[in-house]
Amino acid sequence: MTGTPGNFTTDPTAATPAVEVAGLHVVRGDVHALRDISLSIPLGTVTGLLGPSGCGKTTLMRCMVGTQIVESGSVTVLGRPAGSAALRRRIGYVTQAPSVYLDLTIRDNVRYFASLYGRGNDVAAETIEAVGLSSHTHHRARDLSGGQLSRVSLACALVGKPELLVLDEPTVGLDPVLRDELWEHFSTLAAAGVTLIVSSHVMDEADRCESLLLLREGHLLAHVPPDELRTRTGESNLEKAFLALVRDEQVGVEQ
Ligand SMILES: Nc1ncnc2c1ncn2[C@@H]1O[C@H](COP(=O)(O)OP(=O)(O)OP(=O)(O)O)[C@@H](O)[C@H]1O
Repeated sequence: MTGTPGNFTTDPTAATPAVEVAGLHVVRGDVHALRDISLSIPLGTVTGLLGPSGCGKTTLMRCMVGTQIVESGSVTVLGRPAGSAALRRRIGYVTQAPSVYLDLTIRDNVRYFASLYGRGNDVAAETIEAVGLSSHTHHRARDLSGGQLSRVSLACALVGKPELLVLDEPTVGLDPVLRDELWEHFSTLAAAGVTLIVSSHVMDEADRCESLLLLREGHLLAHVPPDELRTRTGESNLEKAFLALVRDEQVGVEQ
C-alpha cells in the first residue's frame, strides 16, 4: 500500500471500492471546507477520519452520504453517485447529534428503524445487545444519558445491516470498556464485509483502523495505515506522528 493522499492502492483484483472521491471541493459559507480531495476506500475495511476540530471531517462524511452540496469533483459510493436513491438502504449514517425519537423506548426506536429496513424484532434485539443496552430496552430515550443516547442512534443505523456505515464520533462520552466493545463490534462487521468510516478526535482509536484519513484545514494530508504513519514520521505515538506530519507539511509549503 502506498501512503500518498488519494493513492491508497489495494489489490488490483478487488471489487469496486466502497467509496471513491475525485477532485472534491466543498465550500461552506465563506470557508473552503474541503480542497481537492481524492481517495479510494476498499470494501470491508475500517477507515478512521481524523484531524482537528473544523478540519472537514463531518463535511467529507456528508459528501459520502449525499447530504452535502459540492462545488466540484465527484463522490462515488458502492459504485453509484453519492446521494442516489438506490443507496439509501445500503448506507447507515450516525451524526454527532443523536437522531432518535425521545418519547419512544429504546426497543421501540430500534424496532421502528428495523421495520423500515424490513428487519424483524429479533434483529432489533440483537442490535440492542451489540451496543450494550439490553438491560435498558424499556427506558424512554429522553431518560437516557448522552452516551446511551448515542448508542441508541448507532443501533438504529446498524439494525438495517447497511453495507457502508458512516459514523461521526460514535464513541464520544463512552467509557473505555464500552468504547473497546464498540470497536470490537466494528471489526466484526468489517470482517463480515461491511465498510466503516469512523471519525474521531481520539488518536488511540486510530490504531483500531486499517487506514487513516488525516485531514487538516480541508486538505487530505495522508491516507495511510497507522503503522505507515509511524514509519513515515519516525514517531511511535500516533498523536505525535500526526503532529510531525503537519509540521512536515508546513515546512513543505514554506519552502
Ligand atoms: N453550516 C455551515 N455553514 C458555514 N460553515 C460551516 C458550516 N458547517 C461547517 N462549516 C465550516 O466548515 C468547516 C468544516 O467543518 P466540519 O464540521 O466538516 O469540521 P469537523 O472536522 O467535522 O469538525 P468537528 O471535529 O469540530 O466536528 C469548518 O471551518 C466549519 O466552520
